[in-house]
Order: sequence, then structure tokens, then C-alpha cells
Amino acid sequence: MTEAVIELDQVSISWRERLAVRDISGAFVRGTLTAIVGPNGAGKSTLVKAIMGLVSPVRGRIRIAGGQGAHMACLPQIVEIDRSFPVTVYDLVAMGAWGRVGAWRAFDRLEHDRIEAALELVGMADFSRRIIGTLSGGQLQRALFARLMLHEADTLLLDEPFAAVDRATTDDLMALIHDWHDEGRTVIAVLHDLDLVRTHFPQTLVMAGQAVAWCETAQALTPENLHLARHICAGDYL
Ligand SMILES: Nc1ncnc2c1ncn2[C@@H]1O[C@H](COP(=O)(O)OP(=O)(O)OP(=O)(O)O)[C@@H](O)[C@H]1O
Repeated sequence: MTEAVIELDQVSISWRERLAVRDISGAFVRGTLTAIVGPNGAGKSTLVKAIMGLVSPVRGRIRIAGGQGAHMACLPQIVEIDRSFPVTVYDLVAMGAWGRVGAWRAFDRLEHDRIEAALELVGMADFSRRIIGTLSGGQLQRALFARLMLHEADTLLLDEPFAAVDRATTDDLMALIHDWHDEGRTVIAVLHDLDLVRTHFPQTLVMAGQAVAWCETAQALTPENLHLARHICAGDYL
């Protein structure tokens, strides 16, 4: 089955009058595991935000199967998390269930069990009462993965999930991503580690404002495509 869950039709997105993403067309197919790679400033995060409906394209269309926001959840860049906010790990993870429960209603036993199970899966069961400001980068990222799980979304977008985490945490969290993929979910992750992409991600979108390649990873991550992406982002072809 090759049903598109997210379809991009000549999508351009601007940031303060400048195009950050230019004329990207293609589809993320249901159940696929796709990496988005590219140099700094290539428009990767901007594209993720547009797919989540947080910014609008200036040209083109983004079609989401089931409508904008349907069954999608996003792991933001860790730098976007306000770690000074006085919230416990448990409450941070519980926020993932707000879509079902609402922000102000008490959690029932089922939601509580879901939160505990997610904390257990990410290896954070013993940290549930800790304030998030006291966590290491890797511990916070584990907690954010648990929050993402609470959404029970069919499509998951992760923006640099392994930035500032150690190898062991990367391996544990990568195993969770494989579990989601095995369950038939669509997973899209912005990544910088190309070896990790080659090992784990069957599909890759190489960005440099525009799409340089969007296909099977071995064909996308050629030296030519990576060279081209670097030069486009450096402004050599303007
Ligand atoms: N919130 C923002 N503040 C400043 N510039 C932005 C912002 N959002 C987008 N831009 C600009 O849009 C372009 C694309 O940025 P974006 O963050 O999407 O790239 P990226 O590929 O995710 O980069 P990185 O790998 O460095 O995170 C850049 O030129 C950037 O300066």
C-alpha cells in the first residue's frame, strides 16, 4: 500500500521575506521511516513546522490525510523546551495525553497506566517525581519521547531527536523509533548523523532549501547530492 499521509505540492515557505523552503513536491507514504538531512539553515525545521501547521506555505499546498493535525505528533528540538518551567517528569509526559483528556481533568487509571508504561519504556520510571530542570540532556530527551508516545499518533515527526544525547541513549531511543515503524506508524526525523541515517532509515529527503533528493537512502546520500546540498546552502549557486 502506498497511501500518502503527507503530500507536498510545490511547497515554498518563507521566513521574514526570505524563502527558507523552495518548491518541494513529494509524499511521505504511510508506514515509512524517513530521515530529513541537510546543512544548517537547509529548511528542515521550517518544513517540519509547516507540516505540523505551525507556519503556512507562501506557495503550494501541504495535504495531510485526515486533515491538518490528524493523528500527528511532533518532538520539537530540545532547545525549544523551557527547562526552567517547574514541572515534574510525570506531568511533562502527561501533557502528551491532553489531546484525549484535556488539560484540567484528572487522569483516570488507564491514562496513569499509560504514563507509567511510557516512563518505563524510556527508562525513566525512577525519575517521575523529578523536576525537569534537574535532568541531563539525555534524560530530558527520554522523557520527551515518553510524552510523544502518549499522543498515540499515527505519524510522528522528530526534530533532531539525538542532539545532545549520548550513544547509549541514542541506541535506546532509536530502538523505540524502530518499534513505532514496526507498528505501522509513519516516522519522519530530522537528523545530522549520516551514518545513523544509513543504518536505520530506509528513505531520506536531502534538503538545501529545495529538495536535492527524496528517495531510498542509498540513492539519496551520494557524495554528489551531499556536495550539491552544501554548495546550495553556502550560496554558491545564487
Ligand atoms: N525562528 C527562526 N529564527 C531565525 N531564523 C529562522 C527561523 N526559522 C527559520 N529561519 C531561517 O530559515 C532558514 C531555514 O531554517 P531552519 O531552522 O528551517 O533550517 P534547518 O535546516 O532546520 O537548520 P539547522 O540544521 O541549523 O537546525 C534559515 O535561513 C533560518 O535563518
